[in-house]
Amino acid sequence: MILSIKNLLPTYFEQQRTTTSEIWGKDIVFNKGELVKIVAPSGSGKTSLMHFLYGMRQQYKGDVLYDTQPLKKFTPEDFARVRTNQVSIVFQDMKLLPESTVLENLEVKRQLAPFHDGDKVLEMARRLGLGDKLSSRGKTCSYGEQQRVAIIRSLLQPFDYLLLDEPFSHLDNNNAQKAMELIIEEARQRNATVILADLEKIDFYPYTSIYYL
Ligand SMILES: Nc1ncnc2c1ncn2[C@@H]1O[C@H](COP(=O)(O)OP(=O)(O)OP(=O)(O)O)[C@@H](O)[C@H]1O
Repeated sequence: MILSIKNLLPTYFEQQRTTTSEIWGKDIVFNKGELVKIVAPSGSGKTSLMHFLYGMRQQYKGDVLYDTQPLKKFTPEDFARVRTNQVSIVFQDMKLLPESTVLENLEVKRQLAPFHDGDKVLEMARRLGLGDKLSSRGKTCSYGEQQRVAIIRSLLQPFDYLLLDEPFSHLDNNNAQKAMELIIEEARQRNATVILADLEKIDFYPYTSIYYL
């Protein structure tokens, strides 16, 4: 699957934004295997963009296309299919199941479309320092722990595109770098494209293309 945008602009932004932005109002194809960096100052529409690309909101002019199909024509079943197999996301607000344990949060995702076996979940959790948190409830985890769980969860399914909305905002550099290494490894295994939007340029992201939102 190939993700592209055509003349995309939130309905709540002035047309004038298209003159300063490298994303809004432009036609862009995000090619297979690219590591895309989107530098997005607060208020530039980073979360809007990620929600549009994932098909969660459609308050925009122009189009988001998966292959040649505009998301505006997708049915709920189409979205369920692509989100299980083709597009994965780490939300800015993580969206863990608060009453479920860390392991349950991860297993629920993994079992929908197993890309890895259960042992890999444990290995990833240990690698990101969550080995002793597996039986803690989502709501009792710190924001940094929740963010690491959300990152691992996003890597347990097949995907062609991985959307990351400020994925390291609650992590120290050491944890962020470990998470980044895991993300890149998993993306390479799938020959997938990573689209990472953040407030600033992260030094340790080996991006292949960069856009200023
Ligand atoms: N549904 C909406 N209707 C009207 N305005 C909106 C809507 N959604 C977002 N906005 C506005 O658009 C702007 C961008 O919002 P968005 O959440 O995409 O920003 P962001 O770049 O992710 O910001 P931050 O980095 O601070 O989270 C904000 O000024 C916000 O108030």
